[in-house]
Amino acid sequence: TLSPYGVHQKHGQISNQRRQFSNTYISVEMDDATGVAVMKMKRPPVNSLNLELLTEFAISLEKLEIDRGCRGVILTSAIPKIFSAGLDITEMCGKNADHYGEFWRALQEMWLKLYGSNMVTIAAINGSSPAGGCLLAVSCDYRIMADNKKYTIGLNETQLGIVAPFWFKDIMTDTIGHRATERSLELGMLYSPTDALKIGLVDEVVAEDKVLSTASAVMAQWFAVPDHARQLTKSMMRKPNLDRLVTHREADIKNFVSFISRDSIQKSLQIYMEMLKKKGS
Ligand SMILES: CCCCCCCCC/C=C/C(=O)SCCNC(=O)CCNC(=O)[C@H](O)C(C)(C)COP(=O)(O)OP(=O)(O)OC[C@H]1O[C@@H](n2cnc3c(N)ncnc32)[C@H](O)[C@@H]1OP(=O)(O)O
Repeated sequence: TLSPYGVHQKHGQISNQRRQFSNTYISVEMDDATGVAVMKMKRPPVNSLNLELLTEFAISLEKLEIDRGCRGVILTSAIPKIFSAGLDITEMCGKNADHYGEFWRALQEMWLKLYGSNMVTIAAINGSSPAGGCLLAVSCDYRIMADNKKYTIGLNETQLGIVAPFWFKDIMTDTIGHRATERSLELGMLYSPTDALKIGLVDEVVAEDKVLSTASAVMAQWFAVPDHARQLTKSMMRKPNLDRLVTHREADIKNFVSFISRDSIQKSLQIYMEMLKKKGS
């Protein structure tokens, strides 16, 4: 039996069943009638990406990837006002080299799965999305951001005294172009939704309460294209970036571990964390 979108359903018939699975930090609601899964990050207070969240993220995506009923994923946040604060800075502070290596490998793994996914991936950015949060969004096929000037998105790593790795930079360049990426990364710029739209960092800005419904509508447009043709095209566009990380994966881990272990970098991160805490109190 074909679904309204022309794909065989897993059980051979159209069902209105919604399936849910939930881990500690990720919840997924799969709608068998549409073939769309909504994946929500839920790690209060700010969805910072720690080792466990990254691992759950990768496993959840893998589950959906092999689920024949699932053709698309909407990635969003269960936390109001925050999409994701990016990498959990405490994972990069005061730990040992083995931990840093394990953490970085988990980030790479999550990224290879998200950026390399055969499914249509849409980021429903319902809050702020700095650094690693921006990476998640830019790794999707399409980005919709809530219209609220308090929210920002961008790769602000240099503001923390750290540097966006080459694979963050590569997909940013593919999204907004070389010049905008160079300026944006060197200055560690964070953009309002309106400015992000202007430079093409997000594809649409909509009212906060329309972010998810817009994502569903966009998904239906992407589903109108035959899956195999869209998937081959996506793979053709993304393979060079994926291959580059796969080829240099171990060197990238080594580079991260030695960079983050430097006393000067540890100091920068500590100062940044203290600044965040002061601002909050
Ligand atoms: C050569 C190349 C080699 C490689 C070189 C290395 C490459 C590394 C790449 C790094 C990528 C990254 O993602 S680095 C991460 C960058 N992320 C950021 O800069 C985001 C910082 N956070 C913020 O701006 C804000 O928190 C924001 C997300 C907008 C939410 O603001 P709010 O006012 O709502 O909330 P806050 O009061 O600020 O935060 C609530 C609490 O969460 C904590 N918190 C906030 N963000 C956090 C975070 N990312 N990690 C941990 N904890 C965080 C705060 O300290 C508070 O803790 P309490 O006071 O205890 O409650």
